[in-house]
Amino acid sequence: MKRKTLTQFLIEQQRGSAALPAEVRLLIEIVARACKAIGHAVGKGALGGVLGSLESENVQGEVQKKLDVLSNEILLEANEWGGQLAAMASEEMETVHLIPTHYPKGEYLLLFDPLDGSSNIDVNVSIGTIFSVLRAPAEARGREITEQDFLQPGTQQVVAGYALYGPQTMLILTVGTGVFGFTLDRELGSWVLTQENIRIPADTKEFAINMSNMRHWAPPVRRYVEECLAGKTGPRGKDFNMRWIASMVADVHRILNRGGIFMYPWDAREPTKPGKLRLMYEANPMSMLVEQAGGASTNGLQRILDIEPAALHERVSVILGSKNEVDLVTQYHHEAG
Ligand SMILES: O=P(O)(O)OC[C@H]1O[C@](O)(COP(=O)(O)O)[C@@H](O)[C@@H]1O
Ligand SMILES: [Mg+2]
Ligand SMILES: [Mg+2]
Repeated sequence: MKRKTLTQFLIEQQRGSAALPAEVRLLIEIVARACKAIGHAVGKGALGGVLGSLESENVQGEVQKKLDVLSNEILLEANEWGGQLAAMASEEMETVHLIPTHYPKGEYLLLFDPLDGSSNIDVNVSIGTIFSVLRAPAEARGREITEQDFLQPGTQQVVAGYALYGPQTMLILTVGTGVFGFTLDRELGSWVLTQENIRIPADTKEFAINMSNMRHWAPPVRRYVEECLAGKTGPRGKDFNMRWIASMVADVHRILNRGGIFMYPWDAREPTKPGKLRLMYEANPMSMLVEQAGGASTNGLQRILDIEPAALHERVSVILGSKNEVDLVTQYHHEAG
C-alpha cells in the first residue's frame, strides 16, 4: 500500500475543496515538527533528564514539570520565525507571546497546551500536546495583538489537533473536513496517514470521569453516573465500563477510536471555578475534533464551541464524546434547571 505523509495530505487539502491556505499548511507542518521534538524528549525520559518538577508555578498556580516548560519552549521556538503567526498563547504562559519584531508576521494565532496529562509524565503513561489555530481579527492586522484578539468562540477555529506520546506517537488533526490520524514513523521521522475520517459511534457503554470527586458533583452528573453504575438492571438496561487515564489527550483518543463519554464537570471543591479544564487550550480544540468526528461536546447546558470566552485562561466544565450519551447528560442538566 502506498503511504501518504502529512505533507501530501495537507497539499491535497490545499488543492481540494477545503482550499486550505498555504500558510495554514506550513503552520501545521511546523507544529507537527515541534511535536516530533517533544515526543523525542518524552521518549528519552530519565536518560534525557526531562522527568520531575521545577520550583516554578504556572499562571494557574500549578507546579510546573520540567517537560511542561521544555515543551512550551519547543513550540515557541519552532513557530516564531515561520511567518504565519501574529501571536501565540499557552496554558503555561501568563499572557500572549508576540512574534519578535525581527521575524515576519502572519495573520494566525496559535494556542496550545504544550504538555497535557502532566501528572502522568513521571510514571510513563501517555501524555500529549493539544493545539488550536484561530485567525487574528481583521481589525487587529497591522497593530500589536492583545489577549482580546484571542477571545473568539471555538467555532472560529481553523485547525484543531493533538499529538499523543504513547506506545505510538500520533498526530490527530482536523482542518474542518473530518478527523485524520497520523502515526510517526520513528525510523524515517515522517508522519504517515493511518486513519481517515475517524467517526465516534453515537452510543457507548464506556464512561470516563474522575470518580474520586463523586461526592462533589452536581446532581445531573451524579444521576448520569449512578445510572451507568446500576448496569443491566438499572434504568439504562446495560452494563457500563469505566476508564480514567488522567491525560485528556489519551481519554479523548480512546473515545475517537471506540466511542465513550468523557466528563470533567464543575464540582464543589472550588465552586467559583466552572471546571478544571481550560476552554482555549483543551476544551475548544478537543470539541472541534469530537464534533468533526460526529460526536458532541457541551458544558452541560451549552455547546462548548459556542461559548464566548471572557479570559484567555478561562476554565470550563467538559462533557464530550458519543453523541447520544452527551445529549443525555445535557438533558439532565436542563431538567435540573
Ligand atoms: O488529576 P485529575 O483531577 O483527574 O485531572 C486529570 C485531567 O487534568 C489534566 O491533566 C489537565 O491537563 P494538564 O496536565 O495540561 O494540566 C487533563 O489532561 C486530565 O483530564
Ligand atoms: Mg491539559
Ligand atoms: Mg498542560
